[in-house]
Formats: sequence, C-alpha cells, structure tokens
Amino acid sequence: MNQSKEQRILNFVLQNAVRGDPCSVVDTIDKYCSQKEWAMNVGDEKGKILDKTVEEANPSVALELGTYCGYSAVRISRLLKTGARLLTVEFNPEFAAIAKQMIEFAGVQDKVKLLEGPSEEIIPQLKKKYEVDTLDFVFLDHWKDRYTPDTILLQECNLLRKGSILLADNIIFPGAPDFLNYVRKSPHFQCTNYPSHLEYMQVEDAMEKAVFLG
Ligand SMILES: O=C(NCCCCCn1ccnc1)c1cc(-c2ccc(F)cc2)cc(O)c1O
Ligand SMILES: [Mg+2]
Repeated sequence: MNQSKEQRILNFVLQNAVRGDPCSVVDTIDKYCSQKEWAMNVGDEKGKILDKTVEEANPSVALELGTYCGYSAVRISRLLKTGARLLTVEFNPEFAAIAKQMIEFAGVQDKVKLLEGPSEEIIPQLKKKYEVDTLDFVFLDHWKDRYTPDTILLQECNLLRKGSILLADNIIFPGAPDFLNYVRKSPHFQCTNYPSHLEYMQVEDAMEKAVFLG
C-alpha cells in the first residue's frame, strides 16, 4: 500500500528532526513542504503571525480546530507557559494518527490533547468532558465553511470570555467570506486583518484576529 503524503512528511521529520525539539520539528516540516511536497500546514510566514498572537493571548487554555499533521499544534504548544494546555480537534482519523506521532516526537504531548471527531460534537463537550471553563485562544484552521457555525457554537456554549482571542487562517485562500462578514459585522468582536501569503506559495492569503468583547 503506498504511503500518504502525510506519512511521508512524518517520516521525513522522524529521520531529520531532533526528537524533543519542537522548533526543529516545525522547521523540518517547512523544509519538506517547501522543497518536496506542498501541504496545508500554516507555514512559517503565517506561523510568525500565529506566534505573535499566541504570545499576546498567553493562554492557559487554547483550542485549535484542524490539527492536520500537528504542525501548528507543535508551533503553538512550544510557546505555552507551564501548566497551560492546547486542545486540538481533528476530524480525519488518518491525519489524527499522524499528528499524534508528530506531537509525541516533538515532546509536547503533555501540553497537547488531540480530540478526534467533528468540531460540532466536540465543542459542546469541552466544559463537562474536558474540564474547560473558558478558552483564552482559538485557532481556526479546519473546514472554511465551519468557521462561522463553530464561532457561534463557541458563544452558545459559553466558552468565550471578554478578551478571548480567535485567529483564523485562510481568510483569502481558500477563503472564509462568511466568517469575515460575520465577525466584522458583529458588535461582539473587534477584528484585525493580517495580510500574508498561502503557505509555501506566492499566493495572497491573510489571517483575521477577532477579539471577543463579551
Ligand atoms: O482545507 C484546509 N484546511 C482544512 C482541512 C480539513 C479539516 C478537517 N477538519 C478538522 C477538524 N474539523 C474538520 C486548507 C486548505 C488549503 C488549501 C490551499 C490551496 C489549495 F489549492 C488547496 C488547499 C490551505 C490551508 O491552509 C487549509 O487550512
Ligand atoms: Mg490553513
């Protein structure tokens, strides 16, 4: 059975990165995906915007929607303070299996909890099943047509507090027009746009930060 692209990315990391070193895992994935096979990791240019936003949020509890191979889970968790944690949601079981190994190789498994399943089922479980009070930071990087319904669901489930920071990937490409409309028109969010480029490509993209105002 021939390997998936995601398996090839993981194998390249296992053979070329430094075990227990999250930065080397992130850099090694970027090296593979810029030189050998494109993949939908947030990448280093948008990754730097992600880093800045995580540092601004300095979260105790962070949520990521869309784990994929674990690139941004490793990138986010390397910045978390002692005792802080990242919950990351992946729908695709193959991706989740790769991400689990990536997270363990990077040595961040104590900070990251990978939740497999549909976000619309997992979000309503966060308080009772995963002992979440409110979320300090949310990275949206899953199906682009789920950004809006899941943002509404987070509010309905009382998971956001005054100052919770949402950061959404792919605002331009593939695009999340209804999300952009929703958060920019909502009186409950203060929005900031960060122009950038699609990972590993010279194609325009952007990230949108939306701070919940309560
Ligand atoms: O679709 C994307 N991500 C979601 C993947 C599935 C999420 C599954 N899931 C996880 C949890 N709940 C559901 C995505 C796509 C592209 C892209 C760009 C150019 C192109 F030509 C093709 C694709 C670039 C990204 O940066 C992306 O994030
Ligand atoms: Mg993305």
